[in-house]
Amino acid sequence: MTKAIRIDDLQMQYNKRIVLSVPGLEIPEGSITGIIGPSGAGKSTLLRIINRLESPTRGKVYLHEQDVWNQRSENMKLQRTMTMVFQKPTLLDKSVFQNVAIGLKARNVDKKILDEKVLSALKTVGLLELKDQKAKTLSGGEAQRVAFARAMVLDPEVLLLDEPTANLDPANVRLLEDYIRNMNQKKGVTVIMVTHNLFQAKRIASHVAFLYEGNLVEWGEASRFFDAPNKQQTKDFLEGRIIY
Ligand SMILES: Nc1ncnc2c1ncn2[C@@H]1O[C@H](COP(=O)(O)OP(=O)(O)OP(=O)(O)O)[C@@H](O)[C@H]1O
Repeated sequence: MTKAIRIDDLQMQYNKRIVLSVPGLEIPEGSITGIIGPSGAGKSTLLRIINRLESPTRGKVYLHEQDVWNQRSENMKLQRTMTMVFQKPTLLDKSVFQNVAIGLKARNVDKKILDEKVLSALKTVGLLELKDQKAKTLSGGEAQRVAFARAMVLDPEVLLLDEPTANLDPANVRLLEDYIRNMNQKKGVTVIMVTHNLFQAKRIASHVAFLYEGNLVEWGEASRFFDAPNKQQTKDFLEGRIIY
């Protein structure tokens, strides 16, 4: 197994309270890894730390065996290969097209290539016809598809998703799950997805990590995890004895 991400002895404290403790975790390259656990378990904190939005109190995160906090230039380039989509998409008060183009513009991508990539991504998420519409006027499902297209055009190696389908209707949930699967299978993108939804994790995750009260209880291949969990806490969670 080649690993995309390796976490070593990670700890996060807020106001001296330990909210996350992950002694070790490996995210296999090309996997869809679901981060699951009840509310407040530390799932979003873990994702934010992986994406360098917050620095941990202790420990390290390695992307392709390079410390993500190392500021060397080749390392910074590597970090650009990670992209995150949040539960509530933050769209600018601009057109759908311009919202999708943002990351490419920041990278000074040639206009012709930019146009091609943005239009192709909008086609994939079924929003080509809305390309000139103001993003603020979109429905929740459409807005999340724009956020997804914005991540797609950057051709990330690692895609970080924080509850990307929460609050969406079943049809949009299906669409987004299809995009996630496609990016994973056709482009080999490693996906790390925080989800509350066990059914969703069962549907699309190849690997699962279970967090409970800030502790990484168990992780591994999804089929083994769901069929034969090792830990009593995992069994309790899967059987609904731990309240969300
Ligand atoms: N900036 C912060 N300052 C203080 N405490 C924080 C901060 N961010 C998160 N926490 C606390 O850390 C714990 C973990 O939060 P986190 O958002 O990672 O949980 P989660 O598993 O993603 O929860 P949910 O599923 O409800 O989103 C919570 O108790 C939360 O209150």
